[in-house]
Amino acid sequence: MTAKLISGVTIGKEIREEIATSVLDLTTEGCQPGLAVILVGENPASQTYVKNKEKSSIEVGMKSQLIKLPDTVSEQELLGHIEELNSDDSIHGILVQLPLPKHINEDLVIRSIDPNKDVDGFHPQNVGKMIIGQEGFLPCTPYGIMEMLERSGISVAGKHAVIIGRSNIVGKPMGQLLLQKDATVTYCHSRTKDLPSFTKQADILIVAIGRAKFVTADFVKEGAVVIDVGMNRDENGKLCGDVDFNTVKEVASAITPVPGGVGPMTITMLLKNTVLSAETALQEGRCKQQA
Ligand SMILES: Nc1nc2c(c(=O)[nH]1)N[C@@H](CN(C=O)c1ccc(C(=O)N[C@@H](CCC(=O)O)C(=O)O)cc1)CN2
Repeated sequence: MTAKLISGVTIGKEIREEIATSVLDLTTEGCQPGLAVILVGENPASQTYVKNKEKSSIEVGMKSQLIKLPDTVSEQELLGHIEELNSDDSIHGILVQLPLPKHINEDLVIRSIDPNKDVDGFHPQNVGKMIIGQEGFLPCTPYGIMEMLERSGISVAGKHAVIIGRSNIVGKPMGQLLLQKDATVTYCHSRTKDLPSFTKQADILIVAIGRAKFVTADFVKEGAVVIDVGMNRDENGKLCGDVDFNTVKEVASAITPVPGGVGPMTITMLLKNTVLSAETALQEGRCKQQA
């Protein structure tokens, strides 16, 4: 069997076209969506992601603001920038690129973002809403994966979804979103004993562990759907996922590639959240009118 490829580039493009239409409608109504991204330091991967976020937001017609700060910036100064963006009515989404330098308290920074502008969906208020199924911002990577599954015609209800990884931004929320769509969810992590005995039960396997090509064909049940959230460099410096794509594609029924899978969906859902935020701001009269 050779698996069907689930392309985040193709699905993302389709969603971005829908987003561009919404942005145009909002702009016509006097509320152009605005996204502000804060980048601290010179991490090359973060610089690439931020550049892509800026480019993508401009492409769909949004206002884009990038604040670049040195890695020596104080926590106080960073919080000052966030406070300013919180009260700027032309900005509907605020994102602080992670990871942050060690001297800055990441939790404090996330909590200082207005939950109504937290388009990353990391603020505890949005995390709580997600868990009880209330409307709020969903974290972009798991949200993007749910969209990929839905738009690929893969139903989740009644399926056994196994997640490898328990981070706050991918693994944990991924399980919640799958549970809400009636999947049976198993979490695996670095202390899980006999990992393949769990992963081989998965109808849907989500891999987010940060280890290059870790999941090989012998971890995967015939016909499973495999979603690779990893972003690593292989022995030749080439970008690769947590899944050994070439062997696993022979066993799975559908698989996401790296690059071109989950990554582009993360940015797409960020744009989607920014549109949702601007729509709410317009309804609530919190949008700055264009000149
Ligand atoms: N504030 C946030 N920080 C981080 C997040 C996040 O969602 N919010 N997630 C990751 C990084 N990330 C987004 O910020 C991200 C990672 C990868 C991609 C992506 O499109 N990858 C491409 C390959 C890019 C390359 O060539 O290097 C792909 O998979 O095709 C987008 C976003 C951590 N930080």
